[in-house]
Amino acid sequence: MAKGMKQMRDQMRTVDLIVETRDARIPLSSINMEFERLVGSKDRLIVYNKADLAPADIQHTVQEEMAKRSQRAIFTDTSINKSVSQILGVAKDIAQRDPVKYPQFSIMVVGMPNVGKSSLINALRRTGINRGKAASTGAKPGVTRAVSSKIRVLDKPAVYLLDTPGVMMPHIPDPMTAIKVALTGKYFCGIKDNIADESVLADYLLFRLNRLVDSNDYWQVLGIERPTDDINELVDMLARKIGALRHGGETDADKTLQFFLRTFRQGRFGRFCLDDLDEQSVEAFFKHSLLEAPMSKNQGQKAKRAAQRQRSIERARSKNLL
Ligand SMILES: Nc1nc2c(ncn2[C@@H]2O[C@H](COP(=O)(O)OP(=O)(O)OP(=O)(O)O)[C@@H](O)[C@H]2O)c(=O)[nH]1
Repeated sequence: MAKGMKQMRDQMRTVDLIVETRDARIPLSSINMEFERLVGSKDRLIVYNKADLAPADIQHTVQEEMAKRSQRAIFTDTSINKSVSQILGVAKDIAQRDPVKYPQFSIMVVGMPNVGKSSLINALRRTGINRGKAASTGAKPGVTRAVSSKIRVLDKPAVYLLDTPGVMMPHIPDPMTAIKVALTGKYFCGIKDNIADESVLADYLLFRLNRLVDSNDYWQVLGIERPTDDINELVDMLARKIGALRHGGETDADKTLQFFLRTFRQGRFGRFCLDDLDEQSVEAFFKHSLLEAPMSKNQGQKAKRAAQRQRSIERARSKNLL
């Protein structure tokens, strides 16, 4: 993980705008505190992708919360290029502000696995090229690419996109985040197997589904007889429904759980947000995260001086006591 982050930091130095891709279904749990440290004061745009799978009414709340922290967030759905042009707009604005500093402006997409980085790169390419000015890649070597791994996506100002995304492993400070990250992705990287166990994921998902006032029709989507808050009962009913049975009629729990999780990941239970976004929960999240975040250089020096002072006081006290 440290090696990956170091590689990404080196690459990030060479670009002007970081497009950090997160998952709209877990707007808080997809924040990577390690990356927060790494990104420093670099220009960054937060892109909540897979917006089509999350409730539309979370967007305003999330954008406001990010704005409070001086961060700009947009919501995209790369399958229909939704809001992708806004990313290019942000790049264009920054590049135009200082043409001397940015004779060639470059963008890098980063994010955790399966969040839609490659889809976003392709969507940016499509959007940029469709604007008509950008040359198609490969057609004019040396014109379409600033260096071998950069694709030109805007002409005036010249904006380039790194064609390979930076990959970061999810930041998993606690088991609940592990469950949410695993529920939204097909990879369980960096997450302990027992936490990412499908029965644990499914149990939590069922709990969330039953908590939603409007979404108790998950059982209708699955075609089972009734809602239930017992995962074993759900497995029994669903296994019969989908024919996930072993020889002798025993239910195939693994296959059934996988089906249940896949149905959720495909968005068939409706739009879903796994993070609680009421004011109190958001505040608690950031308070907890800040405790984890490292100190800035300034804060670090202050803390060092405070520690030295404390040591001197203690030394003086101990001498008096002698
Ligand atoms: N519903 C929905 N699915 C999306 C969206 N963007 C990407 N996907 C899907 O998410 C999956 C992962 O997309 P990728 O673009 O491969 O994600 P990635 O971050 O590059 O993945 P890695 O290569 O694993 O790091 C694919 O099945 C995409 O079709 C989106 O906006 N909405």
